[in-house]
Amino acid sequence: MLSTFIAVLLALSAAQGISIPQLDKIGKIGTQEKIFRFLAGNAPYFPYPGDYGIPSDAPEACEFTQVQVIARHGERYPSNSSGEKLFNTWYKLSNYTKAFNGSLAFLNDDYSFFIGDVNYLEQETTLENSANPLNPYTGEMDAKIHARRFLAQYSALLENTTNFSVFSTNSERVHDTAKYFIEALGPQYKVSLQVVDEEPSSGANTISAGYSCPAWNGDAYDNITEAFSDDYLEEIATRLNKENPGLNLTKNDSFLLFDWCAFEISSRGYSDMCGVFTPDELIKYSYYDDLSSYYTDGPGYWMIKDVGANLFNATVKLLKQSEELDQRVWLSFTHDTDILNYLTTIGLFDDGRPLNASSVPFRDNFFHKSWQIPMGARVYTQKFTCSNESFVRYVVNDAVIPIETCSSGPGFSCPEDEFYKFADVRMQNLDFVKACNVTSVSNITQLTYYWDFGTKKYNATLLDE
Ligand SMILES: Cc1ncc(C[n+]2csc(CCOP(=O)(O)OP(=O)(O)O)c2C)c(N)n1
Repeated sequence: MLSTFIAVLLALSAAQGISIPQLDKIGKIGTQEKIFRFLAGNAPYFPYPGDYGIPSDAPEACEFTQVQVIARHGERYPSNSSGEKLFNTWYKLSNYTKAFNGSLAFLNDDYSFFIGDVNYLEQETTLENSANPLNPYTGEMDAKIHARRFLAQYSALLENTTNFSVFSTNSERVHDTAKYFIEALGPQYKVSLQVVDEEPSSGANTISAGYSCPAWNGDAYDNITEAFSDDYLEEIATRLNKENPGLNLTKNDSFLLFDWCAFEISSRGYSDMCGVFTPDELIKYSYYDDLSSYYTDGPGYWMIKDVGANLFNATVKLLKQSEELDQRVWLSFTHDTDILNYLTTIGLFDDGRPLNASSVPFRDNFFHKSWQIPMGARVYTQKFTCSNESFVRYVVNDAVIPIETCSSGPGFSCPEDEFYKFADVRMQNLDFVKACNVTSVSNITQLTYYWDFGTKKYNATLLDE
């Protein structure tokens, strides 16, 4: 499908005399989608690979009564910190005076670095800032396509509500994703975007609980994660240095080349840097990302269930109030780690078996971080009624993921009352404010934005983070 799209664009561009850079490489767009899942959530969006085959439409004779969406922003450029390191690796490569050999030979062909401007760092990729005008993987298009798919499935829930609110953090890329999504819904909807501050001073009234969590320590489980062998990174550097004498790449450079590969695809539509890695190296890199995410923002860190409970508790409240609330559609945009924290509290991807660093587990690994929170990730909570009975279920990145202990309803959903019992058990003894020591940065201890946006204005200043 992508190749037809490209052929049409090429014909149109030729007819209009538009010159397209790197024409010879355009055929590569769409050929790298199989590796997206190995790139630590930095490659473009892909649907959840472990789909059980359950359709995400309302089951036969059932009708949606509420839908909630917690979404990550779309495809973006690297952050300031990883961008700075990437530029250094790029300088090392661009200062190499000999011709490149082996998998880096593409750098001989008039290569231009994919980050065209340092101001692109942290930002969404758009049609305007892409390194290639034919890039089909912009965050901008992803959000717009998502909006049209959302409407195709849920527009009945908006029938009598053309005025409604959508929620976003004040991170610029997150805000921009919400803005593109809203634009694509079309002019018949009068959407008001509530921009909720993600500064720690927001305390519990946030979509981004991670920023309100001073007690969180990203190094708490370093002893486990750092035990994972990084020999594969040494091997990459050794191989490239051998092919290109005097290049002196380090294992830190090797690690960054995975970022290069992932982020370049979101900007150029493809990346020749991805050709540097063997399949085994991609698998090891990907598992290291699962392992480190599991112990920093997932089930392996005791505190994370408390962090995610801030949002989970609010979403359960919205479900309980579905009959009374005017709005039946609740769309919220935030960061990857916040969604991972939320999923950890729900427990959808926690099979109780801790990940370990000794080797890559295959049969025993259910926790694939990039499958849960790729760029443009979207976690839907569906509530529907069938003959006066209500049910709840989750759809993660287009795949229905049943709750393991509660799936007796139609389409493997959970009967509403059982769902509330399930949620109570999951949140027993959890306390976001206490676990995170929220009161050391804010005196706000409740999440209220879903309920007080009508009276309180949420228009926080945008942040470059
Ligand atoms: C529970 C928790 N508290 C604090 C942090 C610190 N932290 C690191 S990244 C981040 C926000 C997410 O940013 P990024 O990794 O750039 O995600 P993206 O915007 O790409 O989704 C926060 C709050 C964390 N990861 N987890």
